[in-house]
Amino acid sequence: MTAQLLDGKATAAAIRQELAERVAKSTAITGRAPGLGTVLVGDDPGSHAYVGGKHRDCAQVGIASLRRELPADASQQQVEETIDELNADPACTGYIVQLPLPRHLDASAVLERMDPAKDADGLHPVNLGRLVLGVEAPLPCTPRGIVELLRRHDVPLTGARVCVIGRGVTVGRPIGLLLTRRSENATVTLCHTGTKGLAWHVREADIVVAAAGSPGLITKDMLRPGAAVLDVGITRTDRGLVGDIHPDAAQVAGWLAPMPGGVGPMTRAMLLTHVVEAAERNANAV
Ligand SMILES: Nc1nc2c(c(=O)[nH]1)N[C@@H](CN(C=O)c1ccc(C(=O)N[C@@H](CCC(=O)O)C(=O)O)cc1)CN2
Repeated sequence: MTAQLLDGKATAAAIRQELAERVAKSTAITGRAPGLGTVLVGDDPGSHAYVGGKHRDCAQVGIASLRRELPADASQQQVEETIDELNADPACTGYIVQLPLPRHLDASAVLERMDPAKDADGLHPVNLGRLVLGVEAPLPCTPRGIVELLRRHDVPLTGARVCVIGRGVTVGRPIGLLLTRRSENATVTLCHTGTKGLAWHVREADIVVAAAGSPGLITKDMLRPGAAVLDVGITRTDRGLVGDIHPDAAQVAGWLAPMPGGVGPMTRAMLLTHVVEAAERNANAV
């Protein structure tokens, strides 16, 4: 079997086209283009690359960019002042704080200081709480991108057994909440480094989401033939970027979202979607 491609790059490009039309409409109503703010602290090359990509996407769809960069030794107060400034800026429709923050900063306090209505990443505790309650709110971008990618490729979700590997707050924990909503109706097993018999859990699954950051962790012998397999792990090595899914998995999987080109571009497309949705809410209030 050769897996069908879950093509995040092409799907994200299609979403950007749809968003460009929606941006033109909301801009005509409000008289102002939506604006995405980014707060980037320090000089991690990966974070700089991700933030640069987000602003390139913005330019493509007509969203204005508000970039805030602080040095690696920025104080908690400096970061929080930047948050206060973006909360108050009417040109900023939504914004994100690029993670991870340098270790001396209290990331939870920074996220909590954001205006939940401007939280384009769905990572504010109020918005995560709304996800738990099933109330509408911006969702974390990677989990939403995964659901959108599966939907747009007609991968069945209802009744599917999903194995998620990784319990981080941006992917592992929220994806379980998202996929078990009535609208998706999947059954999710959340695995992590303390899970006994990982291979057994993975083999039970119709859909495998690997977000552990452990290169080549999931091999073909662990997979149920025909499973949909999504690689969310990114590890920088001297061989370049390596995902959590071993390349041999493509021989057994029914669908494969590779890294690069699978979930990553969808994460970016969902961020833009959140900004456009916030702009449309503003336009409706005019
Ligand atoms: N505030 C946030 N911080 C972080 C998030 C997040 O969603 N919000 N997620 C990651 C980083 N990230 C976005 O910020 C991100 C990571 C990877 C990609 C991506 O497109 N990856 C490419 C491969 C990488 C490359 O080519 O350099 C792909 O998969 O094709 C997009 C966004 C942690 N921080």
